[in-house]
Formats: sequence, structure tokens, C-alpha cells
Amino acid sequence: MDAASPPVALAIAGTDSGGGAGITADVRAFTACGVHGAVAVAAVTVQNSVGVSGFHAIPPDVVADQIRTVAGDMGIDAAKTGMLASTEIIRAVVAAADEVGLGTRVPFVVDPVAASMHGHPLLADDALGTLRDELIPRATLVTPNLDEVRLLVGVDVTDTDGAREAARLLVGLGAGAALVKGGHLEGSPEVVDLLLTADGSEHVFSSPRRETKHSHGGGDSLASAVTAGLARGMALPDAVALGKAYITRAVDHAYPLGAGHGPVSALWSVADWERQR
Ligand SMILES: Nc1ncnc2c1ncn2[C@@H]1O[C@H](COP(=O)(O)OP(=O)(O)OP(=O)(O)O)[C@@H](O)[C@H]1O
Ligand SMILES: Cc1ncc(COP(=O)(O)O)c(N)n1
Repeated sequence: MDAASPPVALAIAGTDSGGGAGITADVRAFTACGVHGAVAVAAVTVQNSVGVSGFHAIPPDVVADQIRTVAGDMGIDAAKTGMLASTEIIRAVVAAADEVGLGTRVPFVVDPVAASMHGHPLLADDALGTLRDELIPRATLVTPNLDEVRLLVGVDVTDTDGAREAARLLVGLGAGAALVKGGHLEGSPEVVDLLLTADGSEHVFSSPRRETKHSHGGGDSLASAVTAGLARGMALPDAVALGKAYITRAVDHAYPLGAGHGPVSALWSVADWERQR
């Protein structure tokens, strides 16, 4: 007898040839969190642990068609965006999202990726306004890091009050909720991610800060684990709690790889499985 079909989550994002971030991290998180991962590739990056040396943006209509063709066959229970590269791709994603109900019938997580952790740009400068004005208003949840917060709403977050103010402004852009991630707030012993929903409810997710430079793909992994929770029908705070639990474990198991920043890891799930074999 066939197994029951799992929920389907769709990642609309870029590839990472080094396998640390982007769509590779997304699909690992989807699998580890119990959903089937489908993908709409928006860009192919030439990337390793040291940085991004180039990328090729996929034609916008091909990005949109990947979304439509998955929706039309297997259905989409939740979707997330990562690297979208250009204004034209964002507009194509917005058009397809509206057609298939992302952000209305289907939970839609927007991770507003602007640059890699090495500081290499993954979004054209002139695309930030389109991301802010056309994509974020469709988001069930937007998940910026502190650099993206600064770019999107001009707030320099240094503490929880600043994160709260930034989240309020992000929700003011039209997102259903904002999760302001505190990974970049070096110096604090806890990593605090703050969730604010449009109805004003606030949830704080805190975990011990791990001393590691190997956190490549952390933001993608968190957003994808939250998306998996939403695809499974969880309420947003529960889905974010799942995402935080997943990323905390993945940072705990992050490993060095290459000369630069190694990835956060989902390989503990394989070790668990082998122990039980
Ligand atoms: N040193 C750390 N220890 C534990 N958790 C961390 C650490 N750094 C980041 N995290 C967690 O990882 C997630 C991603 O946070 P971060 O603010 O680094 O986003 P990001 O910049 O988009 O990620 P990245 O650039 O690493 O892909 C958050 O849930 C954060 O709490
Ligand atoms: C294709 C792609 N998408 C997203 C990121 C951001 O991840 P990080 O901030 O860990 O470099 C990346 N480096 N590459």
C-alpha cells in the first residue's frame, strides 16, 4: 500500500552550488519538518563556503510557470520565497502568486533575501522597492535579518524594543506578520527572534547563542521550517516555534566545510535514524 501523501511546500528561491543555503537548505528543512518540497528556481548562483562569484537569473516567465505547474498538479499547502534576484522576477512571482492563491488561500512566507552572509548581493538594488511595495503586502509572514530590516524600514535594531518597532513598521507595509531575526545582534548570550502579527500579538523566541562561524543557510532553513509548519496546518506562532526548534538544532550541528562558512545541518536526523536501525 502507498504511504499517505505529505503536505506540499514550495520554495521560490536560488540554488547554491555549495549546497549550504538557498533551495538546498529549503528542501532539507522541508524534509526534516515532514513535508514534500517542490521548487521554483529563480536564479542559479555560483557559490561556495567563501562567497558568491556570480549568478544567472532564470527568465521571469519560467519562474512563474514553475509555480503554476506545481499548483496545477499537486497543489501547494504553503510557499516561501528566498533569493529573487530582480524586479522582473519579483513581478512574475507576484502575478503567479495571485493566480494560485499564495498569501490568500495558501500561507506565503517572504524571506527578503538581499545579500549572502559574505556580503555578496543577491538582489538588484532597484528591486528592493518592488519587494517592499509589491511582494511584502502579500506575505503571511516576512522574515528579515537585521540588515534587511535596515534596508526595508530604516531601523537599526540593537535590542528587543528596536525589534518590536521594526516589526510594527514591517506589518505596516501590509504583511500579515513579521519575524525579526536576532542572529546578527552579536554580543548577546541569547538569540532572540521576535514575532508580531497584524492583530498586535507578540511572541518572543529565544535560544542560547552558539559560538560558531558556520551558520550558512540559517535564515533559509528557519523560513523553510516555518513554511513546513504552515503547510502542516499549524497556527503561525506554532509554526515559528517549530522553525526555531529546527534552526536551533541545525546550528548546534553545523559543521565546517570548505575554507569559509560551513552550513547549518539537518544531518542529525540521519544519525537519529541510524541509531534506531
Ligand atoms: N549563533 C547562533 N546561535 C543560535 N542560533 C542562531 C545563531 N545565529 C543565528 N541563529 C538563528 O538562526 C536563524 C537565522 O538568523 P539570522 O539573524 O542569522 O538570519 P540570516 O542572516 O537570514 O541567516 P543567515 O545569513 O545565517 O542565513 C534565527 O532563528 C536565529 O535565531
Ligand atoms: C541562493 C542563496 N540564497 C540565499 C542565500 C543567503 O544565505 P546566507 O545568508 O547564509 O549566505 C545564499 N547565500 N544563496
